[in-house]
Amino acid sequence: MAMNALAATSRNFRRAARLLGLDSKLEKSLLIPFREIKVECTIPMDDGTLASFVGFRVQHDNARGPMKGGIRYHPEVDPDEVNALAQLMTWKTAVAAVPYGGAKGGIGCSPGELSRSELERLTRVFTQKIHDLIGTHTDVPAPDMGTNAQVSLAFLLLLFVIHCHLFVCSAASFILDAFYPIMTQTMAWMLDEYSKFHGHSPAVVTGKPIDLGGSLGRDAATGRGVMYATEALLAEYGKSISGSTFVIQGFGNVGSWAAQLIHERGGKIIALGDVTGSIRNKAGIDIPALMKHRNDGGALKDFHSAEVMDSAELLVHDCDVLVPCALGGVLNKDNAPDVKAKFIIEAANHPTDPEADEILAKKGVIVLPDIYANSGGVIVSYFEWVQNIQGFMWDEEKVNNELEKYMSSAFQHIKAMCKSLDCDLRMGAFTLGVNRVARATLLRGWEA
Ligand SMILES: NC(=O)C1=CN([C@@H]2O[C@H](COP(=O)(O)OP(=O)(O)OC[C@H]3O[C@@H](n4cnc5c(N)ncnc54)[C@H](OP(=O)(O)O)[C@@H]3O)[C@@H](O)[C@H]2O)C=CC1
Ligand SMILES: O=C(O)CCC(=O)C(=O)O
Repeated sequence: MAMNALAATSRNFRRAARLLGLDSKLEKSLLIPFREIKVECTIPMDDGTLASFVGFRVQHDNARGPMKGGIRYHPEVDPDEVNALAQLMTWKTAVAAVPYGGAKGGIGCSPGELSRSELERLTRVFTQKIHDLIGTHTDVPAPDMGTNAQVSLAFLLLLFVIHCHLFVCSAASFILDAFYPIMTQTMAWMLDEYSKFHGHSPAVVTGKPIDLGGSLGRDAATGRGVMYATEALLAEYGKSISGSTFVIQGFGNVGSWAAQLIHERGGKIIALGDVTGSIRNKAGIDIPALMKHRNDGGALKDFHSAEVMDSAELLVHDCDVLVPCALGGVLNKDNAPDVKAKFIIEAANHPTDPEADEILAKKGVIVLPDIYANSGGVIVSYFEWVQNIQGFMWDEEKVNNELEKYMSSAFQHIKAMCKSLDCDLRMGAFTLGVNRVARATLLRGWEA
């Protein structure tokens, strides 16, 4: 069973604070969130009934800049989970050296069971309830689980039909380009609703469709960052992506981009799973073919050139590198003893409990922590925010090159912390992030 997310995150923070010798009053102050918002969102459903959902935004810390973090739509969203995720964002933005603090939001709902218009109403009501507490220079939301490319199967099929229809009419194909950004719709609705109160404000959310000021490369950024992080870690051990086997849990925004980029670099992805099921192929799954299958509306488990496997086996499947890209707490004291991977790249947020960490360390498994491994998303969100403020758009090559520089620099700084404090990569990353936030807090005049 997984530990409570907030207890797990706070335990890692406290260990880092002790390693740094942080003043105990500052330690306590850094742990307590700046502001916790809980709102009731009641919307009319398509069948005429009313439904109520609970929305959260936890603003954890703003010592280093505006608070930053995604909005999650998932049935398991609860206050402790959002609190933990907000705290992780504070350390993550500091590790990445982007000038932000940390926040996270979420609504307890099942986005796959809501229609497009119900999702729109929910997003707009949530934005109405929090609009005066977010802003370009205070708190900048972004996508997370359930708020990226969440479109219904019917909508995907509609896009496919339009695609086939427009294919014969090339003059109209630009209309299709205008349709695809609908897949980053949640942030577009948030931007539109916020702008009704405050005027057009593109930098109030990131992860937007390109037509509304989104950045080229943001959609792939978290997965691309995962790939850069994996390359950097494997190189430390004289290995490379091309000679390694991978297992990936989650095939949404992060998992599918990580899979495509790892596959492009010659990595062999031998098993993959999402909420509907898991598949494996010893010879390596053909990721471009799987992407086509999925984009045509196919479920993972129906992919023709792989065999279906038990999802409970996915995380303990034999491989070189395990990449969890879905929920938190999936690696815990129950399954950690059976993990066979040599490396774990935490593309998801807090996939590994501290109890599992201890077990994995004893087994010699190297864990690359979330606050570094998945920071590519917030790094490119920062680039998007900068472009919006400058009113100037970067090309994709510049975005990707800058992302690689930020990821590489953060890795070097984490390694330096590990060396000077004689600690593992998680504590290297935590001490780096916590120290930067503590320094900023003290410089601003914090007194006990
Ligand atoms: N999006 C971003 O930029 C960032 C995301 N992250 C983190 O990465 C993780 C994934 O986020 P993201 O890709 O954006 O989310 P998405 O909603 O795009 O995808 C989530 C994926 O996880 C799968 N999933 C959900 N529950 C389970 C389960 N119980 N077992 C197996 N698979 C499951 C989903 O399956 P299905 O599609 O079938 O529902 C889907 O494939 C989260 O932890 C998030 O916080 C971190 C940094 C940035
Ligand atoms: O892009 C962002 O601002 C935040 C992404 C996020 O929520 C995360 O890194 O967990």
